[in-house]
Amino acid sequence: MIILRGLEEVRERYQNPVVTIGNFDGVHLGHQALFEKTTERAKELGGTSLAMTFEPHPMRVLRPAVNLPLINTLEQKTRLIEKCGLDVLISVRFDEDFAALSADDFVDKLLVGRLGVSEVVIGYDFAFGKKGLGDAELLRSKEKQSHITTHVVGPVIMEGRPISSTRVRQVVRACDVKTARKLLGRFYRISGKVITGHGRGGRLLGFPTANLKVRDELLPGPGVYAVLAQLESGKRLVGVTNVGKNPTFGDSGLSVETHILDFDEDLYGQDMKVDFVEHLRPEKKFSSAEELVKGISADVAKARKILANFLPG
Ligand SMILES: Cc1cc2nc3c(=O)[nH]c(=O)nc-3n(C[C@H](O)[C@H](O)[C@H](O)COP(=O)(O)O)c2cc1C
Ligand SMILES: Nc1ncnc2c1ncn2[C@@H]1O[C@H](COP(=O)(O)OP(=O)(O)O)[C@@H](O)[C@H]1O
Repeated sequence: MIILRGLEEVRERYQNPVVTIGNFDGVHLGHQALFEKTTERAKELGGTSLAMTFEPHPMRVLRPAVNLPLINTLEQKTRLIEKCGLDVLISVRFDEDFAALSADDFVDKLLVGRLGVSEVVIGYDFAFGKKGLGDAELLRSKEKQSHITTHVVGPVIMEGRPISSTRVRQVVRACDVKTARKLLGRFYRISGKVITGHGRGGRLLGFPTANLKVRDELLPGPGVYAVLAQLESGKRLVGVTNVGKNPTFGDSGLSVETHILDFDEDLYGQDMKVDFVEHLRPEKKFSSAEELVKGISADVAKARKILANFLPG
């Protein structure tokens, strides 16, 4: 996949471009349906499939106070879109100037003028252009003049309701990683470098935990989870992850820490990926370290059963 950071990097005229436009945070099954339609149409036209997304997320620019936690970093989103088979990804820099572009200009100057788009694929509720006034109806009304055929996809329904990034955020925050998996078509994943924690896990408790460096990404709600961990080497292992503030030791900052089952290696500095399989229980303030050890032992036993099907080998 060719990755272009900004419209300035578009230097060639693509063959019959079929473009899908969206924020695509999460690359959930609804987004995947758009990518499928886009690659399918590009194939039929012998053209190029393009995804156009915005960076930073428009909500971060237009409503910074909301401080929307994102499901994916641009890096993760890029890799996920690549897996969907797109030829080109353009991440358009979203700033006040871009936000001021009218919906008509978005079509005339950008889609027609800059990209020479043949067909466009958008989600049923997608809005673009100044104040979000551009939509499927506007694209259709301009078809004769723009010579762009419009395809509207979705909604993709899961358990009676449309799949959306907002719904993914809600279920992840509510610890419901099982539903998140259904909406995403894959496990909910957090990745980051392994950093040092408080030095209690191995020495005091007998359960060393690899603590992940996290930034402002969306984290599953506080609690204990059965997980699959993937190391830098690509090796996959089963584990238990605690997302929380370790109240047993007097609340510290929020941490995401994983004890890997049947494993004893130094992981500091490695990039680790954690896939959330199932929520086991809320985080609690135990009366002593011994009680916490009993709690963690029970978590490990439960996780072992749940993850038996995923054990390598
Ligand atoms: C499976 C698992 C469950 C945990 N559950 C709790 C809990 O309910 N309450 C709590 O205070 N800490 C819990 N912890 C976190 C421990 O307090 C933490 O691992 C320990 O303080 C070590 O922290 P460190 O890695 O920063 O040294 C849990 C850890 C794991 C691995
Ligand atoms: N089974 C395991 N699961 C997770 N980390 C392990 C395991 N075995 C060894 N380690 C190593 O031990 C470190 C965690 O030890 P711990 O005593 O919890 O200290 P810290 O407070 O620095 O996290 C991990 O970062 C990793 O390098």
